[in-house]
Amino acid sequence: MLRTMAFTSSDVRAAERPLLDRSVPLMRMASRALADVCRSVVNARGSEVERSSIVILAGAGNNGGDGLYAGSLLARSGAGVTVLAVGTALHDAAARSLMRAGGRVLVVDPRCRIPGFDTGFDDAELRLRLTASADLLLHADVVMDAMTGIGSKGALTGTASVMADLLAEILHDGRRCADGNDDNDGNGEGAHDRPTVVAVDVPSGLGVDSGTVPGASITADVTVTFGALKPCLVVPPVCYRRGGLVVVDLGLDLDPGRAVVRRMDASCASSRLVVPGAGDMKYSRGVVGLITGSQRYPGAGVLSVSAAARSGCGMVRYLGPRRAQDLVLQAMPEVVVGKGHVQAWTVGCGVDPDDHDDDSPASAVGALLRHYQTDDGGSVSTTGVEPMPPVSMPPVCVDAGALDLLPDHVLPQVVITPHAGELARLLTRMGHPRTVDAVLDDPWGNAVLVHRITGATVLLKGAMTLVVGDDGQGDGLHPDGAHPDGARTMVSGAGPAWLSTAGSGDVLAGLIGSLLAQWRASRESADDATAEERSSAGKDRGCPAVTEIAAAGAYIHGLSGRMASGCDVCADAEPLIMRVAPVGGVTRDSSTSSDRVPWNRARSIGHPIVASDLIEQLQFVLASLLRRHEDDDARR
Ligand SMILES: NC(=O)C1=CN([C@@H]2O[C@H](COP(=O)(O)OP(=O)(O)OC[C@H]3O[C@@H](n4cnc5c(N)ncnc54)[C@H](OP(=O)(O)O)[C@@H]3O)[C@@H](O)[C@H]2O)[C@@H](O)CC1
Ligand SMILES: Nc1ncnc2c1ncn2[C@@H]1O[C@H](COP(=O)(O)OP(=O)(O)O)[C@@H](O)[C@H]1O
Ligand SMILES: [K+]
Repeated sequence: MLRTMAFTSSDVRAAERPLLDRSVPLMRMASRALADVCRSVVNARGSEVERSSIVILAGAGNNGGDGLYAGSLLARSGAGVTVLAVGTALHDAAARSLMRAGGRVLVVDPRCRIPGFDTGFDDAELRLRLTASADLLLHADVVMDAMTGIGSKGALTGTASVMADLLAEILHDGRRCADGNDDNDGNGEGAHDRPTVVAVDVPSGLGVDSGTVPGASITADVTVTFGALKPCLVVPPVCYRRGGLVVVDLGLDLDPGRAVVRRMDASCASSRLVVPGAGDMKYSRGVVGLITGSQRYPGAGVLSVSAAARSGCGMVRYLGPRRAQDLVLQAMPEVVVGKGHVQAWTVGCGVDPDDHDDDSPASAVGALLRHYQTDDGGSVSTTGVEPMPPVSMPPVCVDAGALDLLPDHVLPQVVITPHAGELARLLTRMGHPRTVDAVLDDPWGNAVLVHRITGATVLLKGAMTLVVGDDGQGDGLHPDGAHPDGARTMVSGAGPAWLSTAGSGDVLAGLIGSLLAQWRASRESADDATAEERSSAGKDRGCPAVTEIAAAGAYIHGLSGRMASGCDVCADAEPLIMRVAPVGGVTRDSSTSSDRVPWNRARSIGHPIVASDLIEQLQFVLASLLRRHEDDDARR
């Protein structure tokens, strides 16, 4: 749970309460883990704690308290520790502990009231102190950001905001430019010509529960979060600013049903794969139908079909235009061209929505999607098409050109796969005008909005891909209450930036269609699936499996990108779990090797790829996930 589930600030606070009532020293425990990470960061920089310089940006709340207690432990280990007090006070007991250990305090906020320190200084003095702060930040090994945590309200204000901007400038320019000297370590890397930023609980200045960036904020190299993941650490755009993740297990008793966001991981993705048995045949393994490609973009047909065929289904049926058919058959002679029964669809890749000819792919897609149209209450609309019970409709992955043909309200087994530009266009068409930048500023909020107004399962592509779908159990609310009747949000950030290459989305759409067909076929043929179970799998509300399968598709796609490019830099690496007892030492999860710890900067940047390379890798990625399946089965 600590690795995959994110909880709102209020749920984390509520879970802390009983422990605090029992006098469990949560802040001391948190700060021990934090100090341990800082020591490792210093060592990873090739330095020693005794010779290191640690600067702590400390606010007036408990987040500042965590930083101060950690600073106190580091000062006792011999580090030079300076606290820049950026708020109206400092956590009293923690500040005294720090000073007893030999740490120094520089008050930077003129409003700050700390016994024994100058306050209320004038602008000239403030400028001097800011210059001194800049110098300290510039030459620090580690900057600990302890300005605001889960008590953060809106955009950073006052000195905290000034400090965030100052640090951003220093990180951007590096020590070399700021000093005019070349501090490069001579090995050609220059990796340590700037401090390593360790965020305490969450990077300051960010929307903790929304994942948005309202103003000046901190960008961290490592975030050490306490008790549980918070939404901002896993949803974009904030997740791009938190660096490597460490989750400190404080023993909080959190209800998994209240997780607002879940990270897709290997274990969950592998559990969504279907393994054929002796009684299976091609039809029972899942047949996916594709209406993709066009006279103008036949390649999208080839890519989507090849990806579908390589993703484990029993058969692929192709219904694209003539020119694309020939190319598809050349690339994949296994494909069957023409109509027939399918258990899932992929439509839209390379389809021109404005091609209104009767036999055009757009016309076929439009006619198909009308079968999924519902009224707002979830009943299938019968206007102009033959009525079909919702449960009998196979899932459909709606990509690219087909997004323009999406009815206003559809069944939840409709998975739409827009990128930010397509989502903005869709929202604008539906009467909620958005620019692409507005979507990129709040991808989660906008994905939830599209899910709410269309009823579709929404997969919003990006470095961190978001999937918002109906949960059917009322868990997993977006914290702004935009979807009070229950939505599930999953994220997957397994792929490197090399993945953003033309045709990559076509591969994803084909892959998702294939996974959906296999799931649907397995539900149809499962001996133990009662009629009731079967109907609940496709009920007008409640398709948690569809959400998970779409997210598993994004995860598999991401891993294929990683394998094809040889790059392991991606938006979402596995967090490191640290366990800390009320008394005693800090332990790290034994499964994490030292080259995978989040503060290790050695990463392989890999090389460019084309979308076809992803298809070649699919079988190897699926093989590794299926091995995991086998291992999990053996454990059960
Ligand atoms: N509970 C526990 O047992 C445990 C809690 N733990 C830790 O406590 C943290 C929560 O502490 P918290 O509740 O004191 O809030 P916190 O994040 O320090 O923020 C409040 C301060 O920030 C300031 N501030 C706010 N917004 C601002 C803005 N926009 N711009 C500028 N300033 C702003 C605000 O100023 P004020 O509004 O009062 O002027 C106030 O000074 C949590 O994240 C974790 O680290 C761990 O030790 C584990 C055990
Ligand atoms: N910076 C990035 N890092 C990792 N993956 C990315 C990044 N940007 C985009 N992607 C992924 O690349 C794919 C691009 O899809 P899409 O834009 O639909 O391409 P196309 O339309 O050319 O097929 C998506 O799966 C998306 O999640
Ligand atoms: K912080």
